[in-house]
Amino acid sequence: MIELSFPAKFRWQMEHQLGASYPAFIDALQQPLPVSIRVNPQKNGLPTTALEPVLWCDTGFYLPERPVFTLDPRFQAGAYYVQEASSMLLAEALRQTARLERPLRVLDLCAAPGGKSTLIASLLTSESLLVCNEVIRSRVPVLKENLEKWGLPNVVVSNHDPEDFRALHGFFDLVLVDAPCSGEGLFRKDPEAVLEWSEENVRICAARQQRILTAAAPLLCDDGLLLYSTCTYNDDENRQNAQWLGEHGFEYLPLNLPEAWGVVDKTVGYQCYPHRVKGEGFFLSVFKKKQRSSPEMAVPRAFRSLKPVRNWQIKTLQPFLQQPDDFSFYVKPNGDVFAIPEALSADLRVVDAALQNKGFGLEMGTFKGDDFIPSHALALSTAVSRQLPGIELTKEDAMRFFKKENLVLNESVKGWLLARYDGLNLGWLKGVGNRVNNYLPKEWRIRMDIKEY
Ligand SMILES: C[S@@+](CC[C@H](N)C(=O)[O-])C[C@H]1O[C@@H](n2cnc3c(N)ncnc32)[C@H](O)[C@@H]1O
Repeated sequence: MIELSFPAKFRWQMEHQLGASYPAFIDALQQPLPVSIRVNPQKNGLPTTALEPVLWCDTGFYLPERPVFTLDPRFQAGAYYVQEASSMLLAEALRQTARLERPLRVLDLCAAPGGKSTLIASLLTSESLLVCNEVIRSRVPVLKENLEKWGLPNVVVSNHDPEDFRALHGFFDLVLVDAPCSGEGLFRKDPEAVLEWSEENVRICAARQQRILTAAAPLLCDDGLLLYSTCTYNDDENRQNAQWLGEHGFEYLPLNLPEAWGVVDKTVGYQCYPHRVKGEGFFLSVFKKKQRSSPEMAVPRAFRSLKPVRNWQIKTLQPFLQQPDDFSFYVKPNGDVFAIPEALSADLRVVDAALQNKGFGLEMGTFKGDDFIPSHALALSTAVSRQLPGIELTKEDAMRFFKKENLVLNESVKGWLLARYDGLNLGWLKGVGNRVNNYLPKEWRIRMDIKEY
């Protein structure tokens, strides 16, 4: 009986919180986990008409069962992200409060592995800037990989403690604190979360969240929005910290959510419970900054360690992009070439000066003598030219591509080719006679045996 495997204090807390609906909550935790995905609107659409929609996110859908996502080339190409449905409530909260049609500066302060970052990225205009930060270094590569798959060039990935953002006080229109928490809402999905739960850990999480919110608050401009979310039901974390924001210069913004969605209004935020919402536990509240104190931000004239590329190199790079005039090209001291969106150049120079550990712009590739080696990120980017030569692979060959095997083609090809599946770019091949070399980065190689499929 799953109920008995929960800590007694947790059971007591939930009984107290839910009253008569506690048995329904426990029963829901014993049901199979719902599987949901969010499709990437900037990439080729998946056939979704037969799928059950997630009502609060127009790109979210439930799947009837859980496939082996790793073995789906469309997943590898960033056509969708596997995300638990309750947390997609963020889409509706942003739609109601954030005036997304304007260019915005957005910070996702606790971003790895990137579920909410990819959701936000797809809702912003192309002139908006999204900074995705993760403090734990070992979690940055997965964040970077997920954002590269998602393919949008207006994203910065950084690796900093929230307090390191001091030089960006007043800079952001919107900050999301999707805080590290006691994870009660993930007990069905992640049994480890049950083992880690203790009253002491709840206290540590609540205090940590307050420290993160304290660092996040000054980063907002006048009237900026602070979104605070967790995947727990715990009032010591959610309620206490939301109330604290209300007492420290923030106005709570209620949302208008249809009764039929089952989301519970907790007066300082909104809670999803698995017996009411088809998804896991998720808490979200939206606040608007009341103080008026935005400092003027000086814009540096140049990027710290990027130099413009040479003119002949620009001519080589431009044909790789669909709209090359929207970008300027720079090279790092290590030789990596980046395309920086013109519309974001000033904001990126500010971020570049303020943060030490970050990467931004679209990674184009490197020059080896006169030859240009395009990067994997460029193949997956929504900005890559649609006129480049490519080859549509069968599913078997697409999986061989992701196993990093060399493919044999019927015809002889020369030069760079985009490997495609279902019209989606998977990565680069280089034709040498009737063999093609596979340029998938080795760290992206699938280790799973494809015969299992
Ligand atoms: C709930 S997870 C974020 C999930 C992510 N937003 C998503 O949707 O995929 C919380 C994140 O906060 C990070 N974190 C842990 N301690 C932190 C701290 N003191 N300050 C900021 N972030 C922290 C964790 O490493 C973790 O990646």
